[in-house]
Amino acid sequence: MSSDDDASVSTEGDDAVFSEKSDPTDSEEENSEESDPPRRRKRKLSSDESFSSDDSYKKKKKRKKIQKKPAKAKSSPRTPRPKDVKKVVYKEDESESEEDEESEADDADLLEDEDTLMTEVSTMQVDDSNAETIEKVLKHREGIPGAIGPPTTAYNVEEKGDPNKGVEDKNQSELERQFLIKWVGWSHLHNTWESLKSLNGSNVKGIKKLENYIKKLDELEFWKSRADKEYIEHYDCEQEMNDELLDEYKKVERVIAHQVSREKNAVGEKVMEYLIKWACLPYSDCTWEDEGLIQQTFSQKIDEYYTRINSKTLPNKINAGMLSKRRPKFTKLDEMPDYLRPISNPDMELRDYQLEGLNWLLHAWSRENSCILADEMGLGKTIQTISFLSSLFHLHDVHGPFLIVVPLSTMTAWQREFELWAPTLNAVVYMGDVSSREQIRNYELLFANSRKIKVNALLTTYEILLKDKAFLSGFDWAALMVDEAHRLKNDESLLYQCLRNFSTAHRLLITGTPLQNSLKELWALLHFIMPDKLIL
Ligand SMILES: Nc1ncnc2c1ncn2[C@@H]1O[C@H](COP(=O)(O)OP(=O)(O)OP(=O)(O)O)[C@@H](O)[C@H]1O
Repeated sequence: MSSDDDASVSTEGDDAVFSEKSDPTDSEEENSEESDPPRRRKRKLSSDESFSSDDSYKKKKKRKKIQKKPAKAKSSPRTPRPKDVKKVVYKEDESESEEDEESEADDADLLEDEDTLMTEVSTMQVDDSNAETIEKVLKHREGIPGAIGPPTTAYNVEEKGDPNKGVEDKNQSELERQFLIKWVGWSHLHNTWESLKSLNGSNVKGIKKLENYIKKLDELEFWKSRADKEYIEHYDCEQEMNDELLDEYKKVERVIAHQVSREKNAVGEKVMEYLIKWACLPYSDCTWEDEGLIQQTFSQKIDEYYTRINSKTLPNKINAGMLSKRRPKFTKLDEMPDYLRPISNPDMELRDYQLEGLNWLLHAWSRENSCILADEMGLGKTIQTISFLSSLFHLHDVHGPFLIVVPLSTMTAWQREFELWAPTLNAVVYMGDVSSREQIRNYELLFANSRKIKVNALLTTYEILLKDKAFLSGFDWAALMVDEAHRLKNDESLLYQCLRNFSTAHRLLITGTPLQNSLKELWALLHFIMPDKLIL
């Protein structure tokens, strides 16, 4: 075992608890999944009006008054909207300041650099009036006049049909230009198509964004009239990719909290609402959505959420190996165990050498030896590592918490392989800007009003690890995995210095190149996994 002696190990009860006292979330204990609404509430539908597909546009142009579930509509006061909504990008900003704030001036510069037609808004103030605000103009089309407003949200189109249906059969002269609008405080699910006339004639804020979009559109059309065909094709290709991404933004990745809605349904019953993490968007873009809306297409995600919160396989100290308990004897796996068989693709098998690798990892663990997995590139070190963690979970009741530190570039692959090979483990990716990480800590990582950890595996990057080392070093990790671990070859590096003091019961370094230049580098890796046995 390579647990460092000087690491702070909490001995409070048997549960895996967070023991760092300077945690920035210390003041956030009021956040509760079941009772306390979170501070950041994004757009929420009011239920004081219902949508009827045969209403005239004039009547229904106030999108906010459209009910997702018309049958359940009932009067209730409008939910207050956020004062300050920040748009962030799901990537790490190397130069992120502690507050991670960007000035509007910076955003304006960024806008100039945008080579797509999307108009980006990073920070915007929303006043208390009921006017909706344009956050972004996403794209445009030539549509059937009147095919705008609430009937054009994704869920209304799905439920009641597309008002723009049959547009292909119309002449150009019969059509009007329409713009797809992302509204401040509302998820992409509530995007609507709007026309210039409808927006200008209504009480909508942020019209300047539309003007900018139109200006850029004119420039684009001028450019297209002169550019080479291949450049135009390249541009169109990019637009297609943007469209695909927009579709992803409307997909639920995870439900992360629930609460009883302040609104009631048509028969006066209380209904639930869920906090949604949207696919390909950061946690800071999570929004509360009505149960009915999410049930429509993503009921499985709600089921998965309840399975997670009712899970009996949560990390605790006894089985995490933090207490001095002898590890079980190694028993060789002769074939791939069923718990590893991917449900979505049951024909997938661990390759022979991967099964051998898994046995080797389990053997080392049972002997309390941390180790280095040094297969060559592409041989499936990720899958072997995940199989190892899943085996600890299923065979030895070690439910984590496992900390997996990986390069940003491989994060998506790790996430994918976890879903495929270890779906029972609750694995959460801890990255993004300050606000996203705060959301993850509040909703995904820790139980409300407690310091107990509720994920089995936490994936993060080197950069985030360094930023949040005070927080992350406060846990007793059942195992620490470092991918591309040759980054630890220099024992004076920040990463090395940061991780060496983490409290871990087991360490696994993953690298295709454990020996790059000198033996000293290998020695540094060995010292990292066995600091007591191999002295630097
Ligand atoms: N048993 C398997 N069945 C199906 N696909 C596999 C299997 N093992 C590996 N792969 C695939 O092979 C590819 C490489 O695997 P992986 O990324 O785990 O390798 P690696 O050793 O971690 O690579 P690198 O050193 O580049 O990080 C991945 O796309 C993975 O899905």
